[in-house]
Amino acid sequence: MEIKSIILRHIKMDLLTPFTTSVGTEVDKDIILVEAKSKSGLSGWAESVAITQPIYNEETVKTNWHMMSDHLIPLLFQESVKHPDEVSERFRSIRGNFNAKAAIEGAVWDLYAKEQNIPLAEALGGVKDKIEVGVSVGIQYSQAAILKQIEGYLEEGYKRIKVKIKPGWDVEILRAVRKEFPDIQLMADANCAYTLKDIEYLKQLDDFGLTMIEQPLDHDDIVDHAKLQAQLNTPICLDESIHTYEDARKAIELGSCRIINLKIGRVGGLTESKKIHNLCVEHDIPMWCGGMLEAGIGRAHNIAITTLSNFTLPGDTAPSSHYWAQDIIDPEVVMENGYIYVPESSGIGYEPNRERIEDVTLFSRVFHS
Ligand SMILES: O=C(O)CCC(=O)c1ccccc1C(=O)O
Ligand SMILES: [Mg+2]
Repeated sequence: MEIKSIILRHIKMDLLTPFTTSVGTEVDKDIILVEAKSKSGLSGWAESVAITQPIYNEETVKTNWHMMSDHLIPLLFQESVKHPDEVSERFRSIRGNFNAKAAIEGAVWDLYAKEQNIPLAEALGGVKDKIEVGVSVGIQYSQAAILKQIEGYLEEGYKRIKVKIKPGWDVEILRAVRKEFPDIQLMADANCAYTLKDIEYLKQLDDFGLTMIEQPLDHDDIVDHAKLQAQLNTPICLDESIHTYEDARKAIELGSCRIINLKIGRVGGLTESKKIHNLCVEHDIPMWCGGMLEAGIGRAHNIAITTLSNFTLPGDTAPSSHYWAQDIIDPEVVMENGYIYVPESSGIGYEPNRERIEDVTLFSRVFHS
């Protein structure tokens, strides 16, 4: 592959509805788009999932811009890349900063798939032609409001409902949701809101037939999660705690979780995602693809990785219209009867809409190799 230049664009888009978790509320999204241009005239695209505040992980949009500009892009340009698997290896000397690494690597993956003239899903070893869609429901102002919202989502066809919880918005809400919708695939995501002191309290969740509870304890913990899992019937799913293949291996070994939520950005890219996927296959750990309120380009990457065989649970990759008045890709991501059909054209399979991207760009910078 001959990468001629990289363009970074800082874009900003309003979410259709604010999204509240146990750590904060997002009303709009600042996103860094990465475009990798080849000498052959093709462009590979990716977006960083970092948000403006370091409340999900330690990265932010600004730290990502710095890491990409001052460290990752210069490393990428040091020598040519034959296969995108080499990129994460080249970035290994840089600690952490997985969102930033994943965005650069993702653009190289898309470019690679386009040069091969195959869909990104195929380049990754995907096997599905459609993926199952779930939806993540933020914290609401009332129980009546969340019940009404979930009813609407079920009518739209979503196959799984994830309820964001925090102390004070947990047991009673889940009890009400389960009572109203006895048969749905239901789960809860705590985004680290509890500690081991809450074990007895969290045991009440076993009454609600949840598919899993996601990340109940600290963002950097795998030891206490193992202690909690030993006392809960409900499977624990880890999100924030898993950054690498090694984290996943250790969590599985300790019994810290029975399910893994994979986010490409959280683990530093698609190559590491494939490794974690294959590890989970070996250990019979089901997976699903998490979301970070992505715009269309990040969403397209999520669709591609979800086509791998072990993504057996519905993910958080909802259609474009769930988040945006207008997305930045053509066509937008749509859902039919709870499925997204995987595009068959090369690369990410959706065309970035340059006019729309121009409209939402605050500033940009070009790097030449
Ligand atoms: O993209 C989506 O629809 C789900 C979003 C989501 O749940 C989320 C969004 C931002 C930060 C963390 C999380 C999470 O999965 O924990
Ligand atoms: Mg989560």
